Amino acid sequence: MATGWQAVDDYIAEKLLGADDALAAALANNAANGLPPIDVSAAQGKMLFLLAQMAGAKRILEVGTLGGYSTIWLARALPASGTLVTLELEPHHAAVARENLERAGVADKVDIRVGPAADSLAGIAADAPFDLVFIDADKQSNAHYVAEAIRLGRSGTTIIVDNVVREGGVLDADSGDERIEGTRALFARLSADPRLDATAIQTVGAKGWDGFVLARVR
Ligand SMILES: C[S@@+](CC[C@H](N)C(=O)[O-])C[C@H]1O[C@@H](n2cnc3c(N)ncnc32)[C@H](O)[C@@H]1O
Ligand SMILES: [Mg+2]
Repeated sequence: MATGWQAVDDYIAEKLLGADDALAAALANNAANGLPPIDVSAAQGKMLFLLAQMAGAKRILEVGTLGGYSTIWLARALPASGTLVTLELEPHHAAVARENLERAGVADKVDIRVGPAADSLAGIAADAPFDLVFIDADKQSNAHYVAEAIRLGRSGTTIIVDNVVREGGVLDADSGDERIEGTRALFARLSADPRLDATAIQTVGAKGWDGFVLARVR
């Protein structure tokens, strides 16, 4: 039996999220295809869904698709005419995500672009402005991705950046871990950029001790 943070996440999922065949099938398909289990948790996925609905998002941008677990949550928050562009480096991850999005019934709203996100972002202006941007890819590029989210957003755009606490590793100024260096560069950018209001929330749960940035373009 699960204990501690995992058990509480299970309790939250049971009480507030309910059974979800498409999401369960997506995680099973990811595992069967060798994708790492680094998707957001169910509770975090529901939070993304709620944030997108609260923002009234019609155009969503995601950086880091993996198998499309978070993509499904976000796409479900869109109105019938809404669209989601998600960027993924690995063709294999994108192929698995396509299967999962089809099974979840949201594939018609989602455009997966395969390649380095920095390259995809450079050519994405026609799909902008985005109402909500979820950043969850290579952490060393987070400061750049936030700058791109601002460029491709508008006043009021919601920006969420995942995994910014890293079990407290964010405090280590001498870390040789480029993911931590990238996270610290992200915080430096956030603290210096007058175009954003931002906070960061620490989280515990099925994914351990981590956290996310929540920001709004002024
Ligand atoms: C943490 S996973 C995404 C999880 C997903 N958002 C979810 O919660 O279900 C990060 C993904 O970013 C992809 N990635 C890594 N570097 C990238 C890059 N430079 N451009 C685009 N995607 C990248 C990885 O291949 C991986 O699939
Ligand atoms: Mg993440």
